[in-house]
Amino acid sequence: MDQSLKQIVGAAVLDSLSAPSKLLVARRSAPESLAGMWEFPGGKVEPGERCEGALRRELREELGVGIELGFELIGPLQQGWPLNDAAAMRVWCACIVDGEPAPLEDHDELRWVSLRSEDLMNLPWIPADFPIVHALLAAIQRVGPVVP
Ligand SMILES: Nc1nc2c([nH]c(=O)n2[C@H]2C[C@H](O)[C@@H](COP(=O)(O)OP(=O)(O)OP(=O)(O)O)O2)c(=O)[nH]1
Repeated sequence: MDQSLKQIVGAAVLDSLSAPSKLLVARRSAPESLAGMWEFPGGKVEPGERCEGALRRELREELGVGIELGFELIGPLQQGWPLNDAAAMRVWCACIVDGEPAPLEDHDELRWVSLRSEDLMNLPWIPADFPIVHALLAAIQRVGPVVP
C-alpha cells in the first residue's frame, strides 16, 4: 500500500446507525490555523496501530466515548479522503455505545446537527471536509441505515 501520506482517521458520529438523523460535529481549538473550524473527531494513526483501533482510541481520548463502527465512507484515494499535500483521512460512520461526549481534548465545542438541515453545510468546516460531508449525506439518502 502507498503510505506516502500521513494517515488520519475520522468518525462521522451519528445518533443511530440504523436510522441516522443527527451528526456530532466538533470544533477545533488548536492549532491556530484550524481553531474555530468544525471537523470529524479523530486523529493520526500511530505506528503499529490499525485504522479502526486508532479511531476508537482517538474518540476515547478526545470525547470520552466508546463507539460502534458502521460502514466506511470510501474516499477517492487508497488512504481515504485527501486533506492536504501531506495527509489523507479514512472516515467511518459510528455511533456512541458508552459515555457522554464532551470536548476533552483538541475541541472547544461539540454539537449535534440534523442531517436534514442546511445548518450542517453552513458550518465553517475545515475546507477539505466538505466533500466528505457531501458523501455522508449522499450515502445516508441512498442506503438509509449505515450498519456495515
Ligand atoms: N481529526 C480530523 N483531522 C482533520 C479533519 N480534516 C482535516 O483536514 N484534518 C487534519 C487536521 C490535522 O492536520 C490532521 C489531524 O491531526 P490531529 O491533530 O487531529 O491528530 P492527533 O489528534 O493525532 O494530533 P496530535 O495532537 O496527537 O499531534 O488532519 C477532520 O475532519 N478530522
